[in-house]
Amino acid sequence: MRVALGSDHGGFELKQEIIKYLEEKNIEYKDYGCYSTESTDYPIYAKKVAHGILDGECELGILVCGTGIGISITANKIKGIRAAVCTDCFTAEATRLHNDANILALGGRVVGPGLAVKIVDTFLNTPFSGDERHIRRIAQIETE
Ligand SMILES: O=C[C@H](O)[C@H](O)[C@H](O)COP(=O)(O)O
Repeated sequence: MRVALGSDHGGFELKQEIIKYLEEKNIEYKDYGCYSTESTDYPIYAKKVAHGILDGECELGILVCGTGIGISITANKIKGIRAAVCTDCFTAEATRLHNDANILALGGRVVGPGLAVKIVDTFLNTPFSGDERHIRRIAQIETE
């Protein structure tokens, strides 16, 4: 599995912690930026990661901004992206099982690195349940 990573300045430091975790676990990743704590705009990285997934470069993505909200709102505007802001492991597990979320969004100013890494671990290691009712509901997301 290859994981797409993206953050703005508010998520940069937490993204570095996530990179450490991925390297320890030998999980392949591609970092779409940003590459410093210099102020930048989260939509840039949300779009890059979303297209990295839709183009098949990566299977799942992790986006980090200050709250996880702006970056997830942007990603969710792109058809085929299901980005979930999670602040706990229960929702990280549920959003993979039920929503087949393909992006985890985290707030670098919200969750500490210890919890964030556990959320990432849960998200990456939980498969979609494949249940008929969830497939039906996910299909409904894409229609107006
Ligand atoms: O939803 C938006 C994100 O949390 C941004 O990371 C945040 O708005 C950046 O704020 P600032 O430019 O004040 O560092």
